[in-house]
Amino acid sequence: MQMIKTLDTSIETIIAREILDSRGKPTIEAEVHLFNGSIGLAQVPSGASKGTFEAYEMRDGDQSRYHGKGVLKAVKNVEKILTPKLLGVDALNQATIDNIMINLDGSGNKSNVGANAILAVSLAVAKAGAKAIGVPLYRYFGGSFANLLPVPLMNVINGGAHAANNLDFQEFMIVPLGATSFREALRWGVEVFFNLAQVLNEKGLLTGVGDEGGFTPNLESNEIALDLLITAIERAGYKPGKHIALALDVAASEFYKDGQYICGYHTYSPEKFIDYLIKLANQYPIISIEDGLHEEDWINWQYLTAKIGSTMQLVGDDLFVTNSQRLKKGIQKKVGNAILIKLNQIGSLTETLETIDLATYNGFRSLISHRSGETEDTAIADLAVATRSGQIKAGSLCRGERIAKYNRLLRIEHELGERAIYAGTVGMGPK
Ligand SMILES: O=C(O)[C@@H](CO)OP(=O)(O)O
Ligand SMILES: [Mg+2]
Repeated sequence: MQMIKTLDTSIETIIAREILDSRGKPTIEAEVHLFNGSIGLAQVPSGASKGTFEAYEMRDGDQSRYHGKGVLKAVKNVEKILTPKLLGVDALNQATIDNIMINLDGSGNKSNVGANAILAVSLAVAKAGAKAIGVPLYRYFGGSFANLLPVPLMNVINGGAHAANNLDFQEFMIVPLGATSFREALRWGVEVFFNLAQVLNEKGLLTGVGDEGGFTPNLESNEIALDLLITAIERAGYKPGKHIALALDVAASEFYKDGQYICGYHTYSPEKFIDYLIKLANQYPIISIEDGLHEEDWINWQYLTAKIGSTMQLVGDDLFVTNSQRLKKGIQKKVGNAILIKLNQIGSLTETLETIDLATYNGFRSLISHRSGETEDTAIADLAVATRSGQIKAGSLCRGERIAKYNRLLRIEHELGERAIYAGTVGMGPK
């Protein structure tokens, strides 16, 4: 009798609760308990510069708690709507479970139950499943051969919606493509980060950090930010472009108004803004540009892709929102060549993996990403290795919730030993 119980991987209980994210805002976590004793715990992050077409994040709206940002409704939806239909279902049937939840919601964008509620359960189910079989999460998702460690795109200067009163571009990232291992890539990143702090100090610039742990100096232009990065890379003893390249998340939807891009002291037409991006790409060793244009500016995305898509990575974040329908449209229109992957933009593990597959089949790269409001959950590190995406965006080199992802990758690399391959060494980072 006892024997049967220990082999039983079906769901015995689900517990949900309100916790805090890295910005001190409420978010949801779920625990899934299986009959065999395995427990999966998952926490859901939250964005600041959200795409309009993201799945719905359920918030309470009750102004007497957390200015209306509480997630007790989402918690209640887990308890009252999802749990009754999931008890007794085998946790190893991830796709079945995700489908049950998607159908229970029935809205198309998860607005009835909440993408945050559904994702918390979806991820917790996977973690419980992995524990039940006794394999790490990256092997549970990716099989025994998952061994590709991603190139990190490290956001060391924060602007846009992640830092008040400085640059309009949201993320200035360093990309240690030339390293030979993830461990080495991380060390290079840290060394550049320390040097950047020193350079900022010398110039009397602020070294406080933004939501993703990057510095938030008050700078007059994007070029100054990029120059600072080049100086920091060189001072750390590396060659810009060869050892460490640069990447941008422009997050252009945030400063688009009436068909114009209003950035810094300039108002650009889409054509002029594309020229500006190309100028930056020619002037600096930039290998990846995310959301260079507004999320609905499909025509200009087409021009941008036609002009520089063959030489650099053009990532759709707000544009594709991890949604296979929007990605299909992009593939068909020849818009972009890579997709940012955020689990909570779509709200379930199964749909996320389907979108990554769709990207891969169509020659698009996938860049697995954190959110600006994060938790100590490290599942994205495992997801990056499991899906062989070759790239991860997990923030800067300070703030515990960002470092947790990097430390998880260090552990995975260590565990894989000689089998670990760093994506930068096999041309699998940003192109
Ligand atoms: O735009 C982005 O790529 C993300 C993560 O860096 O930010 P947010 O979570 O605020 O949407
Ligand atoms: Mg983005």
